[in-house]
Amino acid sequence: MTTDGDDLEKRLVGLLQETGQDNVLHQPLAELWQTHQDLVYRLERITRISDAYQSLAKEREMSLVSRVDKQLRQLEKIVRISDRYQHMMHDLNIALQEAASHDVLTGLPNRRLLTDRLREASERYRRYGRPFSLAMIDIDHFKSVNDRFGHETGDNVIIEVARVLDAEVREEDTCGRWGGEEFLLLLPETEAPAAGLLGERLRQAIERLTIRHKDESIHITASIGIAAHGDASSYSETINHADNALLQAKRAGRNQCVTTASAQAIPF
Ligand SMILES: Nc1nc2c(ncn2[C@@H]2O[C@H](COP(=O)(O)OP(=O)(O)OP(=O)(O)O)[C@@H](O)[C@H]2O)c(=O)[nH]1
Repeated sequence: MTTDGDDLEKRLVGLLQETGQDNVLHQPLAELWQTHQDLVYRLERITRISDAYQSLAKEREMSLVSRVDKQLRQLEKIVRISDRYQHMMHDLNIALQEAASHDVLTGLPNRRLLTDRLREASERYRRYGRPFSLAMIDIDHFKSVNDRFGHETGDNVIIEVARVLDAEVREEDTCGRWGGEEFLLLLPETEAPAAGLLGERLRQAIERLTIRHKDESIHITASIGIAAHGDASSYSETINHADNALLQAKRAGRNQCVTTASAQAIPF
């Protein structure tokens, strides 16, 4: 209510007091005053309701914004977690693939990966006539290494032989652990004579190897069987041929390299 309004109210109250009940103006003035009071009361009520409504709406608007903000933050967090999770899954996948395809002791391709590569190589041979050879390498009298120096030293011997073989072959070749103390080399684009020369080089490298056990030096030798993949043969037949050549090398006294083509021990 304004100051003018206040004055008018005072004057009205004054007039009501001054005019007696018997005055003809008293009754209309009293009704007018009552009507005015009612109006003021209603106006104040409406104002209060409107104020309350406005602050409620503002509060709702505020909480809506903060709720959206909160949800956005949660979403960002979920995206971050999901990114991290995906990276972890990616790394885990690589680790799993590595574990499934590589030998734990030597880190070389295992039998499964070798078999995959063999299948690919024989497919390339069938389609495009690309040659390949296999070399089966077996450490001689390895049981006696284990028996004499212990299994741990036996493991070290396998690791060292793996290192030598892997270092000697080309990038395109696959040098893997076929099982136990036996290794298989897959040599793409290699015919039997070249594979025989490589086999002999590997035999000599293994012969030169020295493995330390306490104060002792361990020397070992290996026998090697080589076979070139031929027409109308499966890769498992070629493996059998390399195995037979290896058997011949063992029978001929070990520490030698035999190729199936000649089935002759290469003299050293
Ligand atoms: N330390 C160790 N020994 C192994 C591993 N895998 C296989 N061996 C052992 O290698 C030995 C192989 O023995 P054999 O098959 O008799 O062959 P070898 O003594 O090498 O005899 P030849 O092959 O005939 O010269 C066995 O005693 C196996 O227990 C391995 O991962 N670590």
